Amino acid sequence: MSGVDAAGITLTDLTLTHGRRPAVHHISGRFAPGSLTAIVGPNGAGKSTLLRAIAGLHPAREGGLRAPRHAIALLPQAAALDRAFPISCLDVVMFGHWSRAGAFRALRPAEKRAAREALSAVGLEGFEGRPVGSLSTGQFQRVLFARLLVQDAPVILLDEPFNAVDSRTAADLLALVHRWHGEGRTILAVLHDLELVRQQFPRTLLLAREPIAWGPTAEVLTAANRLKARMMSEGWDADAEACGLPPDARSAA
Ligand SMILES: Nc1ncnc2c1ncn2[C@@H]1O[C@H](COP(=O)(O)OP(=O)(O)OP(=O)(O)O)[C@@H](O)[C@H]1O
Repeated sequence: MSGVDAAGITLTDLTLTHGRRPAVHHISGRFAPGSLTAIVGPNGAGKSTLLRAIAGLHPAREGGLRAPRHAIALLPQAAALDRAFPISCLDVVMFGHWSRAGAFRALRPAEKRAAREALSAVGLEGFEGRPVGSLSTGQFQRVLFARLLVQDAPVILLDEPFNAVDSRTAADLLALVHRWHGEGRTILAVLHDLELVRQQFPRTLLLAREPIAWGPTAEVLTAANRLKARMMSEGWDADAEACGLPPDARSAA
């Protein structure tokens, strides 16, 4: 892995919108290189939109976002993925090489070997030829973690990585997250299980479209901050526009 030192992410008064509606409003701060941060908040708080923007998949409406785009691997929410496509576990893992190899170069034997080893590392030895459509939710999540292993990226973004998996799978995947953290990678994970966050994640960003708190987990996940996040979320006007939008953006949406 290279580029760990450059693996920080800086947000400067960043606003992200879907059409004219703000998903994330005026957030500033920095994910330091090598940090392990949980992103938590109510449904619709903007967590996935923020991850996608950091990965370069969603444009900034206002403000600044500095991130090493070439060095980022994203695990999307499982619900966002279509598993009906007839593709094997090994092929899904091999996709992890393509960000470096390019889509049109034949993969080398060493890369194929690395993909097999990654499947084995997530406990799926012998699953190489299995179609992903035949896997359980937890097995599929293991395949996606194997793909992250071959991507070998300095920055790893995880969107609800332990959602709908059993406790054994969650523990195995969490061990990988800690291994990556120990290797100095920068890791951001969207999570809903606050107990898990308290126990396993040193830093937390609490988001309710606007940032409520960001820092050491114990200082962020106070009862007062959680109440504030809930009230912000419940009080949010779904039709409100992002402030500062130019008139043409308002009328275009
Ligand atoms: N493709 C889209 N088009 C329009 N609005 C969207 C789109 N995706 C998300 N939104 C809206 O943007 C807001 C933030 O959504 P986002 O998915 O980022 O929140 P989240 O915190 O990840 O939510 P959850 O915890 O439910 O996954 C929500 O109001 C959502 O309805």
